[in-house]
Amino acid sequence: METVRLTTAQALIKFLNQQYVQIDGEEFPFVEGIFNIFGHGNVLGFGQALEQDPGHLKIIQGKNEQGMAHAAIAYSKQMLRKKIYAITTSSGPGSANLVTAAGTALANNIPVLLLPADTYATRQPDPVLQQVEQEHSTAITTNDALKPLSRYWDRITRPEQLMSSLIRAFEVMTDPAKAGPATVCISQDVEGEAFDYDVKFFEKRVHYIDRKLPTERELNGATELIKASKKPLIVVGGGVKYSEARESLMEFSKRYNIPLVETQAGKSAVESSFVNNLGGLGITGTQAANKAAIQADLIIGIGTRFTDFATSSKTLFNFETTKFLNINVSRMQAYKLDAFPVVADARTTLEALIPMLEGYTSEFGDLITELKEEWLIERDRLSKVTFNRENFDPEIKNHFSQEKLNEYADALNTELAQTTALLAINDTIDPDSIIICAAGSLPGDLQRLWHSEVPNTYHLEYGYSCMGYEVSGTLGLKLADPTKEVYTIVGDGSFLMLHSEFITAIQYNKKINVLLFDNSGYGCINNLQMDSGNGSFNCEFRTDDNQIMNIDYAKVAEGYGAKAYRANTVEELKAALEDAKNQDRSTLIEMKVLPKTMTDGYDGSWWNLGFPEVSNQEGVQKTYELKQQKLKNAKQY
Ligand SMILES: Cc1ncc(C[n+]2csc(CCOP(=O)(O)OP(=O)(O)O)c2C)c(N)n1
Ligand SMILES: O=C1C[C@@H](O)[C@H](O)[C@@H](O)C1=O
Ligand SMILES: [Mg+2]
Repeated sequence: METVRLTTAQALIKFLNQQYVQIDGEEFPFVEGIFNIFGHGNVLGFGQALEQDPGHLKIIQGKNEQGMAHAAIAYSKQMLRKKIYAITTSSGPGSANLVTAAGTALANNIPVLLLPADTYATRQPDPVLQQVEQEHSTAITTNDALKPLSRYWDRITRPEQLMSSLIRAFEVMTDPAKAGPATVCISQDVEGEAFDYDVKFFEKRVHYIDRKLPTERELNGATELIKASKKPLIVVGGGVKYSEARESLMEFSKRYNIPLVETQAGKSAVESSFVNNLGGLGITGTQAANKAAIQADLIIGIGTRFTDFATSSKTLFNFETTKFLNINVSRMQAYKLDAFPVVADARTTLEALIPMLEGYTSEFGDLITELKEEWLIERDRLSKVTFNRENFDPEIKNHFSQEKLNEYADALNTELAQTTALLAINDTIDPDSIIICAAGSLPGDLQRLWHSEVPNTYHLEYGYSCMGYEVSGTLGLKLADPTKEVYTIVGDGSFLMLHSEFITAIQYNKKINVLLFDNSGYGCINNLQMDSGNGSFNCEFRTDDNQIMNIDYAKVAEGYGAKAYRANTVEELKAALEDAKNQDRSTLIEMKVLPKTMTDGYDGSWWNLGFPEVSNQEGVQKTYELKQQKLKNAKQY
């Protein structure tokens, strides 16, 4: 057997360079690069291996392990899971910082390779700096915290274990039904230990991402269900994007007059202006989509996980009569809601179904166009919301008095409404720009209001809805599509939570644009608590003496080296957006927006939450009673 003597870290880097994927006949390297923050746990093993021979891997120095992993996740999601970045971290706190990011990748089914350093395999120097000790087991390390959040997890304590471990990791990451984070922890002493590796291990390896075909039985069952339905409705999930099923979906929808509605992950699979696209569904859905859902007698879920946000906590549909047909590569997802499951690739299934439905047409008739037109009027209204100091009626009603809204207008020196600002942005930035968001009130506004006219330009992480993904993820977008303008749409709370990779973007001259909506508080949570009958408790950003905080984020961005703007009117905002397009460096536009000016829920929007059963507040009791009412018609599982 021909062998080559390498350290474990050198072998790993050599292997990463040889992994390819083949999709629809096209072949390319799977691992684009590696993010790193070096500490004593990885600088010697990984650091040496990367310095000696990185191969084609791009090497990016991150600023926060969670942040750089979020950048890698956004990269992979934007690349439709066809390419990844790996992440190397030190042990202890460096790897603990990956926990949140692993959860984000897992919830969203995004492949990413996490390579945290681990404790010494020999245990000779134990306990080392940053090693935690448990009395009942010496085998537990910080990295065990990543187990429940990884789709594949392994610990390497001997150099030769690397071979079988990496093959498993890549098999998992390149399987459309299982794709998610693979975590391979490597003992820090083992990173530098040598082994005579079989050269075959380093030969070019192609992972074939094949399209799983539906069976005849599945196609016949699906055809029967659709033909028996008067008002079928398509729920477009993220799987539609990953399957690149846009054209077949539009053909299917148009030919049989079946409306489609979008989940956060599915939005921009098909452009918003498509005649049958009724927009976002569920808790943060449009009036049009939710009205269609209430009437539908068959829900065709394509590549969707049917989260609570899509189904309004399983209250949106008429579960007594409505049937479900799920097309999904994952059996687990296809089984949901007692659906007829078609466990197959979305595009292939739609292509097969189109000819089988010849002669069919839904009974939606002109209703689709009518619903769409009605919604566009509402959207237009929301683009023109203007504040006044006497009798302003915000979207989120009966929370803050006029006096309190005036206090915000004075403290933040603004009269700008969130929906007005958001739609001005939608009108001004180039349609092929990519936007990203994850948490707060903005995901709801975006799902309802944002018009995406170029496919795959709307990037929402709403599986984990992890604050801090927004700015970090924007760097991932720029790495995925360097020719496009990329914009993060982020609340002040999320910006404060984590924006370390803003500096990485500036450092590597990857231009990103941060659009910061500052309402001085955790706005959506404040809405939630007040909607549920509570007071405004600890969600506004106020000082000890009750003053609304006014933070100069533009100055912070300037300090980092970004071009910064302050825009508190639509005119200032549009001017800043135009100027930002002409900049070579990263930008931040700070907008002070009034609280309570985000969108509210429409028909069919209800969220099952932990409303208290006992309370001395009348409003709280009412929301609990409403929950009992709602659950009477909800599907129980
Ligand atoms: C890491 C993380 N921690 C906590 C939450 C819960 N959470 C969701 S939205 C939110 C507040 C967001 O505030 P901001 O970004 O200012 O947006 P706004 O709602 O004000 O528009 C919080 C705390 C979360 N989603 N992610
Ligand atoms: O708790 C939450 C409430 C949602 O409105 C928000 O978008 C999300 O980020 C969240 O975590
Ligand atoms: Mg806020």
